[in-house]
Amino acid sequence: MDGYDLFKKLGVGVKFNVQRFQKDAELFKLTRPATQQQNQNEKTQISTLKRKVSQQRDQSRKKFKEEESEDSRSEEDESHSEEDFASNNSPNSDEEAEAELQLLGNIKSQNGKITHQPDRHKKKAAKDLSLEKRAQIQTEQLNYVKNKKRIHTHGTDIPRLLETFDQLAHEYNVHPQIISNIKAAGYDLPTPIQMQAIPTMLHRRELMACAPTGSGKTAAFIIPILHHLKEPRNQGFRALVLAPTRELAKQTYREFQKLSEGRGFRIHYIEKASTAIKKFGPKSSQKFDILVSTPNRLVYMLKQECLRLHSVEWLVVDESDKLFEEGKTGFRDQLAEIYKACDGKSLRRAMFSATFAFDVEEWCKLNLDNVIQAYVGARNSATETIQQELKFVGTESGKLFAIREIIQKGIEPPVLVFVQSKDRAKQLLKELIYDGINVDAIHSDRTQLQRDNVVKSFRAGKIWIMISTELMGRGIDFKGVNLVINYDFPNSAISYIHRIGRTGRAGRPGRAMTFFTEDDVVNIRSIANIMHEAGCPVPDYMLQIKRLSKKKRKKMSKKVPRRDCISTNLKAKRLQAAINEREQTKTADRKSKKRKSSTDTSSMKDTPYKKQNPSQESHTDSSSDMSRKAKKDRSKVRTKTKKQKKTVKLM
Ligand SMILES: Nc1ncnc2c1ncn2[C@@H]1O[C@H](COP(=O)(O)OP(=O)(O)OP(=O)(O)O)[C@@H](O)[C@H]1O
Repeated sequence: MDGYDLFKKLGVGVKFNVQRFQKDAELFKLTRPATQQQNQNEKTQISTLKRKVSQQRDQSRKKFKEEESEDSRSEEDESHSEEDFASNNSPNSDEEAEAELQLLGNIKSQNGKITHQPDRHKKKAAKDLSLEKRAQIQTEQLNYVKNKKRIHTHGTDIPRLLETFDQLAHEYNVHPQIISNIKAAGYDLPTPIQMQAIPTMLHRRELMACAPTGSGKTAAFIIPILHHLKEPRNQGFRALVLAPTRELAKQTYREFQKLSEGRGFRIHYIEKASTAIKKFGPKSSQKFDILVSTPNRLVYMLKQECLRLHSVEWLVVDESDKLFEEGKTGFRDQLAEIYKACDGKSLRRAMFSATFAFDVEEWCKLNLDNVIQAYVGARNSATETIQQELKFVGTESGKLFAIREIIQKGIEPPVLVFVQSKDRAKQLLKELIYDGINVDAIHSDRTQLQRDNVVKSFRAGKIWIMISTELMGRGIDFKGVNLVINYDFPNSAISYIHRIGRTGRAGRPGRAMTFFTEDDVVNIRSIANIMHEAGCPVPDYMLQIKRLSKKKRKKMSKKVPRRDCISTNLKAKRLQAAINEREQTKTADRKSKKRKSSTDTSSMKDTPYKKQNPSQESHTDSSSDMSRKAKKDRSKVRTKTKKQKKTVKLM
């Protein structure tokens, strides 16, 4: 029995004032265990403290033992070595350790002795400190989640992440019906973009968000909008969502309906401008809340002065990089008109897209109020759940052979096939329809009803293979698409990301195959890079191909390359060759005319009465004098295309 045990036995039944004799209480383990430790940092601090206290205790014990027994040398050595171990391994110096003890508010150092500190101020300071520490720990935890989910943000006062949908009720008082609709949709946990975008918009902050395809961006803006609108009102539209295609607008409209069920909001989608004029005109009852539309229809209605957007509180631009594009393919001018019309005081704006564009970012930084930028993953990258492949097919005719081979080996429908133009969609459909598979095509030449029916049948599994142009390239959510085939090589990396993003949605696995011919090799580098970054195997030579200049890439993204007709029929191929030849001559004509006019103007400037360059004259003559054979070919082509149109319509 050592002195320690003896002391314990002697002390049986004795009342001990723990508060007054704190130090002794600690020595004899009479104090309650350290306050509930909520985090790792506090634990480490307390363990340092304990180590220091145990050093003190060991020292006292040593002294006590020395007095009690002379045979305790070995024990002394042992405790000495323990002390050495403790002091050597302690991360802090003694002063630091004491300072820590002081900070923890229980003990204070006085002349090297540790004594009890009953001061109330010290307790408060300790409490404040622990709150501060807790906040710091929470921030660290959030940063950890952010890093793990690859969420990057820029801006000031960025709201905390939404880690569960239950937080919507506790922290934001979101209506229980909306939360139950979210659960009914099968959304158990927020996706990374929802984690950041939902709280940002719930705090009424303007936002620019970029996240991979199929990552739930639609619900990320719908949920906060539904919360802010609170209940239906007869004030006209209070939320406006813009999408580049009718199909996408309709899909967003359906998602709004799903998530707002039971809340009575009047949600609209402009199907036909003529009917919408009567419905939403200034003389109407204004009993509507949310509008989803394409920019063109909306601008048409604004020009007819039959729609008011003064009450709009939330303006969301989906596929923002597409809508910001200038020229024929984009909607920048239309967007400007719409912004002008949304002139309410409480207007807030949010931009969403899967791909990033510098000019959108610049615009947002300049025009949005204290904007928060939220990005998920690497910029302009493909969804990681998609297994991407490149397939060399040699020439155009090799593509038809390759797709037939894939089908024969067995496909798992639904399969989505992208081609570069509506003519090519028609040609491919004509080829595959006789192969005994359920196939159909969707493109801008088909009526809205036909387009809707094709999409419906594809969703229902009645169509196994859907051939499509870029029309279906963005935003469309076909849940179970197993395979995307890029029959025609996409004309930009952005187009590639969106096209293949029709598969592998909401965390599901998907597969994408891209055909390429010898002519496509020069443009392969950017796509090979995307594949490489996603961890898909790519031959080294593709990554080393010289990078095209930015100007060339931009030009390419707007130009559709000339390709041979999709046909096994030789006649049709010849016709296509004639078309190509005609187009080539036309372009040559146009270029020579341009050159001629520029030479004319420059020569006019220099010598006003100078004669025209004879070589140019002869060139113009020769180009205008086209061979009779070529003319014959052209007329043949025209009649053939008419026939083709008829057959497609019949189908
Ligand atoms: N929290 C969630 N949990 C599970 N699934 C979700 C969640 N949020 C959305 N989804 C589902 O994920 C799919 C993709 O969502 P959505 O269409 O909004 O993607 P997106 O990011 O807009 O894609 P894209 O860039 O192609 O337009 C949808 O089927 C949607 O129902």
